[in-house]
Amino acid sequence: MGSLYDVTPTVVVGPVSRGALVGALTAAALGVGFVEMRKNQAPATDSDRWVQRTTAPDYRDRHVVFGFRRDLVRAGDRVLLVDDWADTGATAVTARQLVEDSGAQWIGAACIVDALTDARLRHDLPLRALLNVRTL
Ligand SMILES: O=P(O)(O)OC[C@H]1O[C@H](OP(=O)(O)OP(=O)(O)O)[C@H](O)[C@@H]1O
Repeated sequence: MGSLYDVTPTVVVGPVSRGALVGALTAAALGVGFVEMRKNQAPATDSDRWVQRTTAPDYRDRHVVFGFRRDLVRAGDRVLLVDDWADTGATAVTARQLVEDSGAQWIGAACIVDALTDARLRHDLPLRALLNVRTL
């Protein structure tokens, strides 16, 4: 997954839950940091230290609130999203917004399976994958 892009990340972000598993393994293989992008994080006393964004409708037509602690991704970081699957791309688009909110450099989204329903996102995100859903 880490070799899908020429740029080496300093941080891998993985959305819970399957993306966090694949992302943590990718970060370990690359020897870089890992940040879990949490879903519907309950309000907490330190909520001001979190960056959060709500997705457009995902493949289940849900609006999911994703976020991570603000200090885990910093200006100067190069961030790669790793996930198992992309469908609407809503999760990846939201990850990009969170990374840019943090002032870090977005590299792109690396997935095991590309099942994007909106082909433009493949270029715009950009998104690269090990497999395309049509080959499964
Ligand atoms: O492109 P999208 O429409 O945003 O969908 C892709 C996301 O959906 C799946 O996660 P899911 O929400 O099923 O969570 P899970 O890993 O906890 O099952 C998958 O792991 C991606 O994170």
